[in-house]
Amino acid sequence: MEKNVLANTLTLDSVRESLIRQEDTVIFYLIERAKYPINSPVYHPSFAGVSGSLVDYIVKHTEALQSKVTIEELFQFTGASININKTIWDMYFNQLLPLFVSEGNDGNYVQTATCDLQCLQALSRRIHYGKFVAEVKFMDAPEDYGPAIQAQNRDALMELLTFKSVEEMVKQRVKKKAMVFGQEVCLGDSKGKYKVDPSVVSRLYEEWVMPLTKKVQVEYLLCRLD
Ligand SMILES: C=C(O[C@@H]1C=C(C(=O)O)C=C[C@H]1O)C(=O)O
Repeated sequence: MEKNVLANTLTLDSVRESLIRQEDTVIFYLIERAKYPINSPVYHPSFAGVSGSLVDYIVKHTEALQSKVTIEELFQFTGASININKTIWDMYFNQLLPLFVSEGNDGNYVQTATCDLQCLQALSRRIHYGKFVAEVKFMDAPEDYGPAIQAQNRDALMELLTFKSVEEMVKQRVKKKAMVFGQEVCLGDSKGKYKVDPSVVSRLYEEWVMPLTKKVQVEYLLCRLD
């Protein structure tokens, strides 16, 4: 199969390094979103002056503009287009958001929706990066992955691509990053107050980000030999 040039320069180490750097991006955007309370009018199905909710409107129009200058397809190695953005969207708004923003309404609706978009894009990019992870894992051991792909055996693929010790490190590192990046900085003693609860960040990774990244990996591998 024709390989994207990118695939030849990727290694498991370089892919993991990118995932580690992306943790910073995800956490900084969560911290930015936490600056505002929930601001529920942003999610109301009809917002004055726009069709649909404000967040739908901002996401749709910003992405339309961004897609004019980026070619996301560059990130795909096969014709299979794996896209779990619907799942990420539901997870973010229904489960994650209430865990790290305060109640209330401060009127900063456009800023709030913009922060949501940035969080969603950072999470989506991180999770869909599973395609790269899967490709390097396959290239490193086609003799292991090949039979499981031919048998379309999801469980076997999941087992092959899972590294529990790496997952444990990710969880601990993102918690530590949330503490370092999100601490209140003051000149006297710091009171250990965080802008985003570090345990919410490790839970985000444990319950959603890593399982979804692995789901993307499995879906990618299932059609790797098509
Ligand atoms: C991303 C990888 O694959 C799996 C998913 C992980 C993640 O999403 O962080 C971590 C370890 C693996 O179980 C990897 O091996 O680095």
